[in-house]
Amino acid sequence: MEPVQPLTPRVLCSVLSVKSHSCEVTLDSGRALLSWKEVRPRRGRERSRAGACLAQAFQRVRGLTGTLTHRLPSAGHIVPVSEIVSVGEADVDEKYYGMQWKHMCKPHAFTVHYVQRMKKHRWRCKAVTFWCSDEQLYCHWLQALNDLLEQLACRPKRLLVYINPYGGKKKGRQIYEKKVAPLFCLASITADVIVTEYANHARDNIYEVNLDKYDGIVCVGGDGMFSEVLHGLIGRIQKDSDVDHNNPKIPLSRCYMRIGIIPAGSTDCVCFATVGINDPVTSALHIILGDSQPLDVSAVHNKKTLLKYTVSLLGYGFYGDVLKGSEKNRWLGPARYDFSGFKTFLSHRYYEGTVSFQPAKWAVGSPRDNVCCTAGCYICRQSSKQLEEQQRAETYGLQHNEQEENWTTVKGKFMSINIVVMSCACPRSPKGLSPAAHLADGTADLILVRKCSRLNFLRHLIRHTKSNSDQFDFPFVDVYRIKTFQFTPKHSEEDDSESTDLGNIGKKNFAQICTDHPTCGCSQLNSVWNCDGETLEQTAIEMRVHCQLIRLFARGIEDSHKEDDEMPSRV
Ligand SMILES: CCCCCCCCCCCCC/C=C/[C@@H](O)[C@H](COP(=O)(O)O)NC(C)=O
Ligand SMILES: Nc1ncnc2c1ncn2[C@@H]1O[C@H](COP(=O)(O)OP(=O)(O)O)[C@@H](O)[C@H]1O
Ligand SMILES: [Ca+2]
Repeated sequence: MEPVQPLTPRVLCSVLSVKSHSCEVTLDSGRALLSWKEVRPRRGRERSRAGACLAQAFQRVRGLTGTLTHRLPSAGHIVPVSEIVSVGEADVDEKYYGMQWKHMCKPHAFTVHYVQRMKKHRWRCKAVTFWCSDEQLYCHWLQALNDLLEQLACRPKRLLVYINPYGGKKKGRQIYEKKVAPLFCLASITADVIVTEYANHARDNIYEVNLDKYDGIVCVGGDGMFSEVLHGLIGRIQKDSDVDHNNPKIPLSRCYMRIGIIPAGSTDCVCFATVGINDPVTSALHIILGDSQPLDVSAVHNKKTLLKYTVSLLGYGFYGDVLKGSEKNRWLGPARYDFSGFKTFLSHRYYEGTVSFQPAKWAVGSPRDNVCCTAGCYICRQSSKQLEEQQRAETYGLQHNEQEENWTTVKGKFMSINIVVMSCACPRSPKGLSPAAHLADGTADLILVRKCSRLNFLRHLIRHTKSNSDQFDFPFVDVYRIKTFQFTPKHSEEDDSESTDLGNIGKKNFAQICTDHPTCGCSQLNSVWNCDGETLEQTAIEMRVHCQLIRLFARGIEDSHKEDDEMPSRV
């Protein structure tokens, strides 16, 4: 089969075979697009129409932002080179030859593995094998494709992988070995794998490893496991750059080493909210392609001591009690949250305290504007830019320092106090606790749910599970976009220690419990903070958002128009 001369130096075009079909295969290095389309012997008029439709498709693809696998009319394919996982020599067995090869020597074949989008943000690794009789042409194609892949500097080559064998359904190891490792191998990624042996093993190990050897860190587990790696990496970077992270006001050094999350936990909301699904293969493909998604991180302090970082939920009251009640039932796996959630809902506790916060005045969006964070988010870009301008102005004293001003204070009785740095979308709550929260805008959303009836609280909760209802549309719910936050419980820790033993409670407190909690008579005056799935010891805390402190191997939630229906390829 004679090679078709390249149209221009940057476009390689040949007729190759895919299974028993002849295809016109084009590699446009300029646009970094690989396309192939079945060609059949045509009369003059039809051939020109086929050429025209290919050119038209290029126009459409070139005009589109972002990358996608675009189907040409009559089952052609266009794959951006940035979404090719690997290209390699292939064995083509007899069944593909068809009659035409019987009398000829063995053909030369190469296989292209590429990302195919399915429904609901699921990605799959698809393979297509091209073959031809001409060895020189085969080598030319293999070289041209690999040269383009080599130029993709964002792709990781060496990864450090931590597996939590204990989280979720305790399937972390199998998930990695069966679903992820084969894809890393296909993409020629080497991985140093550490299966953790105890809690915080990964966090402590990150302080010791030589990070320069790696292009990224991967955690196989849930939000708690991600939180461990997050603490290890941020702590290591601050230590290496001599930043005292115990000072709540100090700006932290950004971490440019990306973290990949292979979801194997119970909630997996960080993965779900940054990729759109908690599916190990989809996350592995985002890591292989070298995606990069900046992520805000909040630091939580108590009296000049760093307690924790959080990227998803910092929750007091309902979610704090749910987490506390679930810890002892870890043997139930993810179901422990449903069981504990039900019990917590029945207890119907509220907690008293004082909430203070500084609104994020520079923020472009608001928690109720229904503008969800998507890949390449405009609000994240604008808000973080305006935040940097404000910080620069404050640094040079051009603008009075707002640290001390415009605090808003709310005293009251709360069912729950939730601060979410991102939407917290997850399988249980597809739009998340705050659907319009952004991954990298430098703000967090504060959701205050004041004391209300069980029925109303249930209505508020149930709306989280529906994608078309507004969980903030209640008179007892307020939501704010903030940059800093403080909480002081009405009953300080000292009262708390007394409250554990009913006998010590003074007449006044007992009377108060009795009137305030007629049904449960509980002795609990304070809840606990749920910080990304780990409980905090202290209840009096302060929190500050650090804009885009870390990066993930993700790209945010892509618009759904890019999804291919799961259609069998016709070529
Ligand atoms: C009666 C109807 C109740 C509907 C409730 C709908 C809300 C669903 C809960 C959303 C929680 C999102 C915030 C996620 C926090 C995670 O970091 C944390 C820990 O996640 P992990 O278990 O480590 O993956 N999970 C929980 C439940 O606290
Ligand atoms: N080998 C281990 N043994 C016990 N606990 C561990 C181990 N590795 C990690 N952990 C801890 O398990 C907790 C839960 O991990 P995670 O992956 O979030 O599971 P889940 O989503 O079920 O909570 C985390 O706090 C993490 O620190
Ligand atoms: Ca944010």
